[in-house]
Amino acid sequence: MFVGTGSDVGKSIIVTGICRILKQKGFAPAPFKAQNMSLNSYVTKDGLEIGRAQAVQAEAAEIDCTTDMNPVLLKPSGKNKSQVILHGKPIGDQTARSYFLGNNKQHLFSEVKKAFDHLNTQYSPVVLEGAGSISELNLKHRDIVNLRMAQYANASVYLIADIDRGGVFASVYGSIALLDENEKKLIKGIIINKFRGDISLFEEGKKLIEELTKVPVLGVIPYAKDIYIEEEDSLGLEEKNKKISQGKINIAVVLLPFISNFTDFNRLEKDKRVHLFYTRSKEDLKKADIIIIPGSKNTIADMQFLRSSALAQEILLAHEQNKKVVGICGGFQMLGHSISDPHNVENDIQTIPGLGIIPANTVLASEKTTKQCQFTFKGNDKLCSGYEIHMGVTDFEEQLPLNFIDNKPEGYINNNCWGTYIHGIFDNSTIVDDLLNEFNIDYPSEEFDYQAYKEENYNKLAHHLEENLNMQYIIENLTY
Ligand SMILES: NC(=O)CC[C@H](N)C(=O)O
Repeated sequence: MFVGTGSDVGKSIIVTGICRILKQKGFAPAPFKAQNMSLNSYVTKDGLEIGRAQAVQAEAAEIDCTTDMNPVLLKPSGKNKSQVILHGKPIGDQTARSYFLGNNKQHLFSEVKKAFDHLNTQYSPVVLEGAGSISELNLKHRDIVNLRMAQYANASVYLIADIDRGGVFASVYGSIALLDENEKKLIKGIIINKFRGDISLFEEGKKLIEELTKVPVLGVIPYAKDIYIEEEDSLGLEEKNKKISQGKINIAVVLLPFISNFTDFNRLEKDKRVHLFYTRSKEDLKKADIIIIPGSKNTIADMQFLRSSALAQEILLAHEQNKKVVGICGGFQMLGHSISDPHNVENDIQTIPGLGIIPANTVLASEKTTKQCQFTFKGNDKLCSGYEIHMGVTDFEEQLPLNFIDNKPEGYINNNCWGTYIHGIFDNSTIVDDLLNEFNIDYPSEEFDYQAYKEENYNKLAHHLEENLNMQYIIENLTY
């Protein structure tokens, strides 16, 4: 199990790389994180929802993802409130207080253990990931994702620290010192991550950590800016472009407070023709060539935000000027006439007008739609793929379909404005080329194969870790 001295120390990327290394060495690894908190989710082949990080790790392990890999997913949907997904299905909303302090953790832990046991019969080894810091003393006795899980799985535990943040000695030493004796025994190694500069300069630091903790340091991993692995959660958003640029096609993604599935735009962001940025600036929205309203975990609250920030006005103006305006999932719902939430699944507000660009009305239902799909786009024969995750059901006063899924119309298009429920739509070159083709930008003619690009980066990551980590030790300490 790979755990951290805190969040964002690089756990999920290291697990991704370890999955790829183990696969290359002939093992049959599978990732597992008991509980994830993220608004970037994915849908399994059997139509169930899990965190995207585990889907990415499964891809690195070259297997299909299943809900066993992430049995509990928390999706923040309001102030101190999350939708709780168990085994891929929502079981209701909970406040942070009742989730973390209530009594349901017992039940969730037994469900988590079931998922792990099932995964463990199919794959070997299961590579577990912890969450946040392992030393949250006030939450420890209700823990279902860190050392209690490691104890149950009898896992060898590796503690990851982020040296880029500073305080690495105190955080490693402190994290271990605060564990009880049984927990301490599980810690088999320390990994110092995100090192910038000459590693040999840290030789002494490494020895000091080993003396202090009596635990071996298995590697000091250099910061790798040139390896692309999808970000785990909205922390990743902080590192994204926020400003308009020149010389490329400027795509503005509206930075909604409850933005979900921003991974939808990773492929577009990598396109050499494009400068994609996340913004709340009216001026930059005005200058952008294309505006995208992304998915949202709380469509009504985010629609209110568009109005109060006057971004709604800017989007309407852009539309009147025939600029491309695209809505994905929650963003698609906002393009319509109205959004209603009669069962209060997301909000206390019953109904709110949308931007009114598309003649559609959305009602948030109590059943969630989660499915992978194959579709054709704008009458093009080529079969594309994506996935749907939404509570909303949208009815059209008159539908001008954008896509067809198994001969059924989906989404809406009218000239330069279109909307769809399909996430991952821009991972398909057909759609990207269509979006960009009217802009005059020089571009090398070879096609950008996103899948091949991701594969190349999993291998790069595996190589990078193998060069800097004592993998032999990790393999010798496998406990399955
Ligand atoms: N992923 C999304 O954008 C979901 C949109 C909206 N919150 C719904 O559930 O219908």
